[in-house]
Amino acid sequence: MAKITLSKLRHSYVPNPSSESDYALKEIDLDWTDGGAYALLGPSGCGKSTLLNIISGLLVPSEGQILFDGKDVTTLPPDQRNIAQVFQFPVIYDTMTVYDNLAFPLRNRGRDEAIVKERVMAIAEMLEVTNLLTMRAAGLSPDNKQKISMGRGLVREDVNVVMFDEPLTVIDPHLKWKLRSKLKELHQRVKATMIYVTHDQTEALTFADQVVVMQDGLVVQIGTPVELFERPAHTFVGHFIGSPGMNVLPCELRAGQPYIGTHPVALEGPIKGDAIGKTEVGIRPEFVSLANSGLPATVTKVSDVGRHTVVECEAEGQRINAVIDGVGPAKGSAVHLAFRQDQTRLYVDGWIATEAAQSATETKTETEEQAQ
Ligand SMILES: Nc1ncnc2c1ncn2[C@@H]1O[C@H](COP(=O)(O)OP(=O)(O)OP(=O)(O)O)[C@@H](O)[C@H]1O
Repeated sequence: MAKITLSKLRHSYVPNPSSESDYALKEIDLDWTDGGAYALLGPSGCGKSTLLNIISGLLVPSEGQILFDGKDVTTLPPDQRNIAQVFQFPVIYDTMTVYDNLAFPLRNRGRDEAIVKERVMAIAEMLEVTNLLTMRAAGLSPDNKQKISMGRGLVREDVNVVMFDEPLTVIDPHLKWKLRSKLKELHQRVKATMIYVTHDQTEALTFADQVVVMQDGLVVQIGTPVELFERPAHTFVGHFIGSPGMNVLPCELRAGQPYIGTHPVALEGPIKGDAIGKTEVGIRPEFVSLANSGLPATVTKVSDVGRHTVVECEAEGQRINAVIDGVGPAKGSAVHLAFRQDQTRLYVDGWIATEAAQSATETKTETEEQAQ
């Protein structure tokens, strides 16, 4: 397995790119640690396949380098990169047995039959398909076919990286969660560097330790699922992750204080920089509550979503969601909305522009230091 480095990577499908918009991949710099579980998450057209093809060697980037364990592989063809790929649709040989399908990548590289058997049995056991080993692949259900396809990707021990490209697309919704958790478990057991490409936030957040969120050819944030939820670096991440997504509320800055209409909003911390541009307050619905005082609002919709209730409100001409426990107020009710201050952030031109709230311990330590 390998550490993967993408250095100043850019790609344009246009022969002589002259502006930012000519690039399908704007500049990307990142390090993927050996043995990590990563997801590339973003909507259709954001550049995921372009990046995947650059990593696998199907595409040579217009600019920048790709390194495996520090070795430049930017122009190496796919067969010299030692990569395993699992695609949207199962890639298996229907006429072969499940055993022979799993054995194929190893036999293809001339591995000893004893080693082939050992690896195939281990992978089959992990995937819970040992009872299918003698069956012809043609007779398998779609989810079992995809499991075998995954097994073929995982069976070799010598690959630099295993890449999954929307692998659950053809799987029935009720079986998806099973395969999702199986993949996570497989990563923990196999400990290979894995990259999972998807536009589905649940798949990305379940699988990956680190998620790379892309929009319009740009990496907008790299973080753990918790970091992406708690502190979106960009309003796009706030929208894209979470259900419902983060409230993004246009605001006006007056003497450094944001106002939603006539209502002042308290932020998590000081504003960074000069805050010139489009200013918005970002707060997740989970941190908006119904209170005795706060932003006056009218309830426009109440949805019971199982464990919680989503209360949709209108205030100062804007739609604001609150997620609350228990039964919500009736539609049309007049309420007040309170924003949890340490979760209320300012965004300028989409990017976060407030410093994080200091945790209680940090504040205490500083106070103690000052006292000494
Ligand atoms: N071969 C190509 N020639 C020209 N433009 C391309 C080519 N492949 C992709 N693009 C463009 O590059 C951008 C990124 O596309 P890409 O397929 O990498 O995105 P994606 O996130 O993988 O989307 P999807 O999930 O729909 O595959 C898009 O604007 C797309 O139209």
